[in-house]
Amino acid sequence: MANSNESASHDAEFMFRNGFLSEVNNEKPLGAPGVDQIITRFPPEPNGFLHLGHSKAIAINFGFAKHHGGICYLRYDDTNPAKEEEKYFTAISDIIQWLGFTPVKVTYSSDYFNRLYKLAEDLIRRDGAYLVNLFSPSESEIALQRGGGKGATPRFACSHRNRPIEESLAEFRAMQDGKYGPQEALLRMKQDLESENPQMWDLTAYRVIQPKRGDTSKEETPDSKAGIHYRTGDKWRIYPTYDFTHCLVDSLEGITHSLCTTEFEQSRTSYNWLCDKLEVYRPMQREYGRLNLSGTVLSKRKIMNLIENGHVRDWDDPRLYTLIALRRRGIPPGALLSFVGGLGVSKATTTIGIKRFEQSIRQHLELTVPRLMVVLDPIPVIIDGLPNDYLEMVEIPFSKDPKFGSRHVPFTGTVYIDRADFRETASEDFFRLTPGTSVGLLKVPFPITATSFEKDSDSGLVTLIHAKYDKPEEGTNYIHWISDCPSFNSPIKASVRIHNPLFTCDNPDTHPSGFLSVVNPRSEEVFPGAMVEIGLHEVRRTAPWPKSEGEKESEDSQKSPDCVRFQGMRVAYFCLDRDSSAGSIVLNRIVSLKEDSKK
Ligand SMILES: Nc1ncnc2c1ncn2[C@@H]1O[C@H](COP(=O)(O)OP(=O)(O)OP(=O)(O)O)[C@@H](O)[C@H]1O
Ligand SMILES: NC(=O)CC[C@H](N)C(=O)O
Repeated sequence: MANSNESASHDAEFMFRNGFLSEVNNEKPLGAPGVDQIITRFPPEPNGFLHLGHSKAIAINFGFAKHHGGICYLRYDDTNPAKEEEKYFTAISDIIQWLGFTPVKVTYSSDYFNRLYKLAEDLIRRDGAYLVNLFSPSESEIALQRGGGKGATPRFACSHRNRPIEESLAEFRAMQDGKYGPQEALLRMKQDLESENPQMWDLTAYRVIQPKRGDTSKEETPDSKAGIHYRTGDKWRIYPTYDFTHCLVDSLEGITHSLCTTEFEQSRTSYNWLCDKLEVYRPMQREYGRLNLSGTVLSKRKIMNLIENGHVRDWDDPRLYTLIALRRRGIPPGALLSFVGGLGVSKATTTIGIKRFEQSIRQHLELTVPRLMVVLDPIPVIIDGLPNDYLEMVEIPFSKDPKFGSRHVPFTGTVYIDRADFRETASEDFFRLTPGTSVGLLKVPFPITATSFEKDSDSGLVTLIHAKYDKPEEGTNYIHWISDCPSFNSPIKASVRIHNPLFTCDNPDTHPSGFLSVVNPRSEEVFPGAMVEIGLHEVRRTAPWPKSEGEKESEDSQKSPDCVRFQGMRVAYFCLDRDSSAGSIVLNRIVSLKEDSKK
C-alpha cells in the first residue's frame, strides 16, 4: 500500500489506470448498446448529509467516467419519502459542485415511478412477482419463510407464491388504489428460494407507505406525512424498494458501469435476475471497498445524538466528518480528492485513522496556501526607545515559494506577541523571549530583548512586556508578531476555534461504554482575543488559495469563507468561518502544523 500511495498521491488519474478500476474497464470498455461512451451515476439517498466515505464514491463515479471520456449523472435515490428532505437534495448537489464535479444530468429515481410501476405489472405477467396480503402471513412469517434469523430454519414458499397472475395484478392495482395500508400488502419478486444467496429469496419489490384509503384515524399521523413525497406529492401510495428500483433505473438510464460498495455484492445476483427476467438492458454492477474512518463516527443516528446532546453545534460542525463539516473546517476540495486518490481502489475496505487523514491535508496545505502572522493569546510588548510615532513597513513573503508574492505590514513601537513565546525566567530549553534574552521578530531588522514585565495580581498572568530594540545577533530565533497601528487598522481582532479530536479514543463506534462516553471535553478551544495581521485582507481578496476547480465555480457569487485559508506561521493552518461578519472575524483551525504527539 505504501508504494502505491507514493505514486497515487501525485497523480489523480492513477486509480483509474491501475487496480480494480482498470480491471473494470477492461471487462467492459464500451457503452450500452448503441451508446459509444461510458455512463456512470452517483446515487445517494437524499436522507442525510454526505460524509467522507461518500467522497470516495463521488471520486470513483465521476472520475471513472471522466477518465474514459464518458459522463456521470447525479441520481437521487428517492424511494423512501419518510426520510427524505429538500435540504439534503440541495446539500448533496452543492457538495458535489464543491468537489469540482458537474453532473451531466441530475436525475431522480422518482422520475421513473410510472415506468417502474408498468415494469412491476410486466414482471407479474411474466410470473416474476406475486402479491402478498399480510393479513394472514404476517411480516414475521415472511422472515420465517426466508429461513428465520440468518437462515436458521428451512425456507418455505409463501402461500400466495403461486396465486393466479391475474389475481396478483388486480391486487397490485388495488394496492396503489388504497385498498391496503402499510404492512398490509407487499409485492414480492418470485426468485429462487433454493439459492444460497439471501438476495434471491423473494425480495420485496413494492410496499405501501400511505394509509389505506378512508382510514381517517391515520390522516394526521406521522405515518400519513410519510406518504407525501417531496417531488411526487401524494400520487403514489406504494413505493418501489431499492432492490426493484436501482437496477431498473440504471437500465433505463443506459448506465454502463454501476459502481457501488461491496455490501451490495450479493445484490448483484438479484440486480441481474430482474433485468434479465424483464428482458431489459442489463448494466454491469461492480463493487469496491468502502472508505471507513476510525476515531470518529459517521452514522447519521450517532451524529444526530451528538447534536442533540450539545457536543457539536450542527451537521457542519468542523469536528465532524460530514463533507459540509470538512468544507467548513477549511479542508480544500483538492486535498480531499488527492487523499482519496492516494488510497487506491480495491475490493477491500479501507479504514483510515484521522491522524493519517490530517497528515495528508497538511501536506497539501503546506505547498498551496499563503502564510500570515496570527497571535492566539496576545501580550503587548512596548519597545522602549522607539519614538511614539515610529512606523516602518516590513515586507514579508507569503510563502517560501516566490510566486506567492509578498505584502507589507506596519512595524511600530508596540507589538503583540503570543503568550507562549514569553517566559518570566530564562531556561536552557527556552529559546524565545525572557527578561535579559533576545529574540527576533520575523523580518524585522533588529531583535528585541525583554527588560521588564507587568502582571495581573489576580490572575498572575503577564499583561505587558517592556523590551529594547537591540543589535543584530548571530543565530537569533524568530517569533511572529503583530503591530499595534490604528492608522492601518492593525491588528485585526479574531476569535479562533481550535478543533481537537471529538473523541478520546480510536474506536468510539465500538467502545463498550458507548460513543457518548468518550467524547473529548476539550474538542474545541476558543481564543476570543486572537489577532491577525493585515495581510489577511489580500488573502481574502485573492482566495481561494489554491485555486481549485470546485471553488472557482462559486467565485461570481459570494465567496465562500472556507476558501480563505492560510498558514498562521508557527501556529496552525486556518480558514475563515462563516460566523464571521463585517466587523468580527472567526477562524477555524484546519489542522495543526505538525502531528500532535500527545494525541
Ligand atoms: N463509506 C463509504 N465509502 C465509499 N462509498 C460509500 C460509502 N458510503 C456510501 N458510499 C456509496 O455512496 C453512494 C451513495 O450512498 P448513499 O447515500 O445511498 O449511502 P449509504 O450507504 O446510505 O450511506 P450511509 O449509510 O453511510 O450514510 C452508494 O453508491 C454507496 O455505496
Ligand atoms: N448501488 C448503490 O450504489 C447503492 C445506492 C443506494 N442509494 C444505497 O442505498 O446506498
